[in-house]
Amino acid sequence: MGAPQQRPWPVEFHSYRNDDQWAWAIAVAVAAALRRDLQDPGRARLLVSGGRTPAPVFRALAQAPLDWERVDIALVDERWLRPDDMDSNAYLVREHLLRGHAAAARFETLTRPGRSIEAAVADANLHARRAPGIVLLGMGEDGHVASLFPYMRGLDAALASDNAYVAVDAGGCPGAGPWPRRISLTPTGLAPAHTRLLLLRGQHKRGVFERALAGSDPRPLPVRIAFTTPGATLQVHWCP
Ligand SMILES: O=C(O)[C@H](O)[C@@H](O)[C@H](O)[C@H](O)COP(=O)(O)O
Repeated sequence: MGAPQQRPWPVEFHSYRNDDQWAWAIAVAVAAALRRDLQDPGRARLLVSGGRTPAPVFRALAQAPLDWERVDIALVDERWLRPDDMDSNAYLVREHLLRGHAAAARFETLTRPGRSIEAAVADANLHARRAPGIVLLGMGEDGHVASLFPYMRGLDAALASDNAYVAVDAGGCPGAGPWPRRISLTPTGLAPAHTRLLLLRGQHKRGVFERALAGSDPRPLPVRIAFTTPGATLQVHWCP
């Protein structure tokens, strides 16, 4: 692991030689944060991202012997798909995280068959009244974070929202792939977390993130909210 470097933003950058070290180091950091939260009575709350990147981290984290029965797992964002759709982030969490010890955790999906996107967002905002302790973020190759895409229609409103979650229409944003309708965490939803991690893999994403650090406008690179939103230091974990 490389030594964390100092940046003008509250960011710690950790780099690893390979994806195995990367996944285990992140899992150990998240498990330690959960263990600290579980020292208090009540429940711990963990928000996780989807996409392809976090799967190995989820598999490592699922092996941590914690009191998972007192852990709520919820999503940073979701594509407007049924939670059993193989392209949904809920499916990824079920397949890779809710295994082994972590199978005992309580999982809140953002979508449910038969519910409108407005009702789903209202529910998510209700759940979000319980602040997340730990948030695992990912970043797209285009610098999107959660489901906040560069120059997306409605991006300004999402960034300024007082709500933790909003419905988004990312139509026309190539990074959204075939799923333009989504539900996304906002800076308001991110702010209360005491532990904020960004999981990055590959040289391209490292370059995008370095560019992000050179400015503060979230419209071209929404990942900037990960370090400009007041609150916890952003811990970036990168491997090639
Ligand atoms: O639903 C989604 O698309 C994600 O939650 C998203 O925000 C993800 O974190 C990035 O797109 C990175 O995705 P990859 O890990 O697949 O590059």
